[in-house]
Amino acid sequence: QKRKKTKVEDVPTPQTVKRQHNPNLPNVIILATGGTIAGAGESAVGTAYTAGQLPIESLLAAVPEASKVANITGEQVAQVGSQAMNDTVWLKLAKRINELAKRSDVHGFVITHGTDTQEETALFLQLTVKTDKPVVLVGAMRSATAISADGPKNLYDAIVTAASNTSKGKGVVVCMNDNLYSARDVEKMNTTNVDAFKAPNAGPVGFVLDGKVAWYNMPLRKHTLDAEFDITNVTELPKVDIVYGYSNLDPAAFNAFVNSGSKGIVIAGVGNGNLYPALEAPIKAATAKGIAVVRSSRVGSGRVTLDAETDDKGLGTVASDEFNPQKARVLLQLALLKTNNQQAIQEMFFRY
Ligand SMILES: NC(=O)CC[C@H](N)C(=O)O
Repeated sequence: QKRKKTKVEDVPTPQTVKRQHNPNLPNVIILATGGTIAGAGESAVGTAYTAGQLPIESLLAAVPEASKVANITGEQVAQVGSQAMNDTVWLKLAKRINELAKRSDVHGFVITHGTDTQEETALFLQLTVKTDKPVVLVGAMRSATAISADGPKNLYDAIVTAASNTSKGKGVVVCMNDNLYSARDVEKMNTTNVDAFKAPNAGPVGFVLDGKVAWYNMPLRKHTLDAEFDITNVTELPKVDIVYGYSNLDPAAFNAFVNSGSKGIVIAGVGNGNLYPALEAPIKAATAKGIAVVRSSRVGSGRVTLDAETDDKGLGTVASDEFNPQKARVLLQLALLKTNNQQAIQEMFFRY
């Protein structure tokens, strides 16, 4: 089997998969989107494979133990490598969770997802799902056809987490390699290793061992039911782009985004979100026109602080706090549904 290109456009109509029902077990819904967890390759020992090939039923077939933990219903929401994830699928996922969460017989959700952009989808759901029911994202670093595939164990752990009574009110979490991470803090930090996910500023919030979940740490920032974003009637998200910082930076990329109609721009700045001087005048001009500019950092951990080395007041910029550039982009897209006011957006970056 040769590697095929994943397509964004086709988000298929949900196919429902039902398994036998045990009235003594909680009902968990799996919403599948693709990724390595559903990946298949020619070789069991290589890293070449196509993400998002296997349907949800094949994933579940590899974890028969899951049927002792929960009644599982599956829906295929998308079938893509998560490099092809987009706003349409995010909105579709969040709306579907909000709809299903109203049902009293639904206990929790598992979202199977590629790992490349798992952190962005997790944060989007953390800020837009209106439920205290568990929402657990899960992926894999080795394809389903690889030796020591990690998907089945990760999926089992995610189902255990979504089925547990202790998981209520914890916000959206990512379950990878025995650990649970808050959607706010989790980042993919290794391109190929099974131990790819970390929350560099906060650490994991819990772990799953021997089919049991243990929680020991929670972010105090607002999420899910306490978040102010309502996507019920939203059909598209504001265009927000990212500009990478480096020495000798050419502001052409920033200016191109301004000219292409971006409503917001996140700078993956150097160090504490600092800017190459050639960016300052274009940023000032952009914020004066009402384009929101957020300073994040390319560093990968730590905070970007307000008015430290960079004059946020003078430039009209917002400091991203702990959000890395790709996550700052998600929050800014949601913030721009409500306001483009610098102060109001800054407060959101400190609230979530
Ligand atoms: N480990 C993975 O899931 C990577 C596969 C693919 N690029 C994706 O993100 O879906």
